[in-house]
Amino acid sequence: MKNPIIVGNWKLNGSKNMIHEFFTILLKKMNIHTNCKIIITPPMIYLTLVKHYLNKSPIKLGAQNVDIHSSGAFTGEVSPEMLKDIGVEYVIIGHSERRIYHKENEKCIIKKFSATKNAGLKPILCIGENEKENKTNKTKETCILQINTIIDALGIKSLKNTIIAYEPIWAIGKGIFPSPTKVQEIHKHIRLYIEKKDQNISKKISIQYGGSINLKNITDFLSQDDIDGVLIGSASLCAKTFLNIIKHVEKLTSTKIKH
Ligand SMILES: O=C[C@H](O)COP(=O)(O)O
Repeated sequence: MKNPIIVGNWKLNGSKNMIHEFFTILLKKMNIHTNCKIIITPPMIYLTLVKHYLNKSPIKLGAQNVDIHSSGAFTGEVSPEMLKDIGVEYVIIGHSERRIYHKENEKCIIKKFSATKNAGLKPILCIGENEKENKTNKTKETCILQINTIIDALGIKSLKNTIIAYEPIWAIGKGIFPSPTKVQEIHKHIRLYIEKKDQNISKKISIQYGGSINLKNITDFLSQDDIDGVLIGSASLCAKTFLNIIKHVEKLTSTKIKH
């Protein structure tokens, strides 16, 4: 693995003080020539403030959500063009918390994915099964169905430069997670599925894992051939923990070169 992707998704957390402290600690101690691709997705209201701290760092900015329109009478929304305008590069789409709490369905996810790509932003497309689907062995089927929604509507080429984030819903924020070998099996299945459809596109996507990642379990996940990175929620909120995770991954990739 050459450039593991580490995404810190802050969800609905943060404040001006927290951001100041977080980047004071992180930027003082992190390697600015890191081999990791690090992305932070703060709440919408703090994107500009975070961007200000990121200016002289290798960390990229991502948004947790986006609207499907470019402009107009859509009170409370933020367009992909606006995100691009302030320096955002990535957008999380289809996170289970938006699917569940905001009733985002596949139709909405297709539109958000398309709007994101059209604005020149890179999607982080979340997929993953719920507890019932996990217990009834429907994980692979569910993931492929979710990916196929995009492929059927927008074509396989639309997946170019997409980060697919496999997040089993039952593992998010719970401190429980599937075994890294199980996740490897799912990732490989997804990769082969895309490869069968278009070999070139499969080389241009990354597949990361998300769900209760912490300093203790990250090595086991990133040691798997088809896990290209991680999407971290709660463990990304503390600068020291996040910094340790980055250092840990850097060490891991310099000692154990794969692929
Ligand atoms: O976006 C992040 C994922 O939902 C994982 O969250 P978590 O690390 O708190 O389980």
